[in-house]
Amino acid sequence: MSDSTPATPRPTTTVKVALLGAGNVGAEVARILLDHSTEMAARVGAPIELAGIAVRDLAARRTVELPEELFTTDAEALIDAADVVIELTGGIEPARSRILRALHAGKPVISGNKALIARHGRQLQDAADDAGVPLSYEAAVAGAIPIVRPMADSLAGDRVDRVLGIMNGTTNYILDQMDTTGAQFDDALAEAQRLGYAEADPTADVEGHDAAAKAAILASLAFHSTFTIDDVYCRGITGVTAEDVAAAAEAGYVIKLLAVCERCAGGVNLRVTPTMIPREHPLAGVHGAYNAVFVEAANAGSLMFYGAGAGGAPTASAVLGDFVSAARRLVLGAPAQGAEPHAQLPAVPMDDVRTSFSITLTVQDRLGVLARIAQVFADHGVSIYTMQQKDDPHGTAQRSEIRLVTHRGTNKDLTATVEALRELPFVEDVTGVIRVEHAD
Ligand SMILES: NC(=O)c1ccc[n+]([C@@H]2O[C@H](COP(=O)([O-])OP(=O)(O)OC[C@H]3O[C@@H](n4cnc5c(N)ncnc54)[C@H](O)[C@@H]3O)[C@@H](O)[C@H]2O)c1
Ligand SMILES: N[C@@H](CCO)C(=O)O
Ligand code: NA
Repeated sequence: MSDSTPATPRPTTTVKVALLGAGNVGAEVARILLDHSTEMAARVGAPIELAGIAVRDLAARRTVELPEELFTTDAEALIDAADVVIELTGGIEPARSRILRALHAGKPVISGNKALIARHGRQLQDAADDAGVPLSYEAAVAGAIPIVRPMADSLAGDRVDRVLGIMNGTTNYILDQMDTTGAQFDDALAEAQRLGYAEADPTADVEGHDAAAKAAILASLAFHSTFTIDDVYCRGITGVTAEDVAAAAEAGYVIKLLAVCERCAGGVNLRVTPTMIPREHPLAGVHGAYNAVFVEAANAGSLMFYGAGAGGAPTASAVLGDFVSAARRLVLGAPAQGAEPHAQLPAVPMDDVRTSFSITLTVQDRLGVLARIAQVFADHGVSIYTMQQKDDPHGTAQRSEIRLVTHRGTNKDLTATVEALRELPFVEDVTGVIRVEHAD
């Protein structure tokens, strides 16, 4: 951080900050607050003081060296002594109770806890509104990328129709390594953990729950409604094989864990699934642990937000942006009020939503096979978009591999088609059933 000499802060009382958590993100927040307190104070308009850091284990090894006297295990006492609370511990409890304690006492709260906001965001926002203080969570969605505030403020005068996002750094890192270096899943995951991208329990990353939480948070803001993680249809990447990645590459696609939130008949569908996207789509060029959010709005058109979606320092940047904004408001005595979720659109279940599938079949190569397969698709009202046939690379001359991409069909019809294909006597295997985003 570099600044010209800051103006003298206003002679206001010191803003005391309670930091909960000193892990990957919390430690970086503490470091920046301590190293750049003068610039921060100038931006806030008052002196600031890191009053303490609440942790679970005082003896735990830290990634950043921090003054020992700041550490405490008494989070509640620290909250009570502070003016602003930054929660970076994660999980539902005790994070929720502590945030409520701060809000009920009229203290602004900044949190990066997507798991909590995606489940109890409404309750916490109501508590913040009752107290007239901000609850800010830019870090909770796509790390450093400014997307929560742009969605809540900059796009508040537009109508958002669709949000497509690569919103989990760990899984994007894994899939990108599999795509570009042929890495194995486990090795790529271990590296993502070492780099501090993964959640404490990486199941949340690889099973898609982390991206689903972010989708629920963003969709609530985008569609002025209240969605929770339970409204998101969610499939992770543990079933994606090296063969799937290679087959997608051969067909001109890349597999991403894509979050899609889109208006459809009757409401909004929210889903997180491994998805094939054409190599030329802007989201296909999002590599490593980077995140990107592609927004389609009625008047703004297409917008893309890109940057570091995970990691200590990048996420700390988002936390501190929220902190400066909340602390400034506190110093100015300006009350805060979240926007009402006035539209309250319902979540549309996956069965009724129209998407496309890629399907790979290993079949016995005999007369009439293709006609029977095509009939199964027709029987279920699913139209075929592209089809490729080649000799089974691992098999004999009597076996073929058929790869099909469908036009859009309801999820109910697509899944029923796959089940019916599995039942055909000459179909030996059905693999690589992956959703596809393409323009049809
Ligand atoms: N790591 C990232 O890239 C990233 C990005 C965006 C958001 N987040 C979110 O930020 C939060 C923190 O993530 P992290 O990666 O720093 O986690 P972490 O596991 O590295 O650190 C968690 C910290 O919280 C403390 N803690 C946990 N439970 C506690 C309790 N009950 N009382 C007091 N302290 C407790 C731990 O001692 C540790 O210092 C999470 O909500 C996470 O989802 C992380
Ligand atoms: N575990 C998350 C951290 C950012 O939320 C990720 O991999 O994207
Ligand atoms: Na963000």
